[in-house]
Amino acid sequence: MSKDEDWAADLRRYAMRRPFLKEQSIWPIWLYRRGRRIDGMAPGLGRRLATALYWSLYRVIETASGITLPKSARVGPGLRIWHFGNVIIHSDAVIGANCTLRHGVTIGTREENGPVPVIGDDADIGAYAQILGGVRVGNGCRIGAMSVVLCDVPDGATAVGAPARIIAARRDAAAGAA
Ligand SMILES: CC(=O)SCCNC(=O)CCNC(=O)[C@H](O)C(C)(C)COP(=O)(O)OP(=O)(O)OC[C@H]1O[C@@H](n2cnc3c(N)ncnc32)[C@H](O)[C@@H]1OP(=O)(O)O
Ligand SMILES: N[C@@H](CO)C(=O)O
Repeated sequence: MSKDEDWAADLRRYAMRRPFLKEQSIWPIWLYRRGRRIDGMAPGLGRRLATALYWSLYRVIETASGITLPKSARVGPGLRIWHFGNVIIHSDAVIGANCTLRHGVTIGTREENGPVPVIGDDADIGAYAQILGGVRVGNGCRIGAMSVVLCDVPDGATAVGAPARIIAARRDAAAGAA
């Protein structure tokens, strides 16, 4: 198999020697990238065997890391997940390049079978933030710890609170009014 550039970018975000021994959050990211590549294989025995191995590892790694990252989600290169556990990413979620998640983050629906978030590039999402429904979190956004994001967050903005309010946009408006 050729080099996986997305995985290489993930590894760069971990920026340490032997990250597999130091941070279990890298295990589901590794499996996610492998799973995406398996889905791209030509149909046949090799793909069937690889898929069976993928699913065998999936529940083990999900349980050991506390991170649910299905291969059907779309995640750009350079994903970084800080710390352990309770990270749940919906199977239809979209996450851009170079995003940072922390423990406790949910990216999912507001109701069963509802729409799911689309997160842009370079998003920085604080611990236990919940991003729910068909919202768009723009490029370069920051989401505060424990926030519940139920609305779109414009590019570069910061959202905090439950439900989340946009504080960076408020500041821009205040600066313009001064
Ligand atoms: C082991 C570990 O360390 S794990 C690391 C865990 N850390 C995280 O997850 C970091 C997440 N970061 C945050 O939540 C930060 O507070 C940020 C990124 C939202 C801060 O953004 P800033 O633009 O610097 O905001 P600033 O600190 O100036 O606060 C602005 C307002 O937002 C409020 N605010 C900041 N963070 C939050 C939050 N998480 N939830 C609710 N309100 C918040 C502040 O109280 C302040 O309110 P006010 O204007 O009414 O006084
Ligand atoms: N550097 C870490 C703190 O442990 C983070 O950003 O979550």
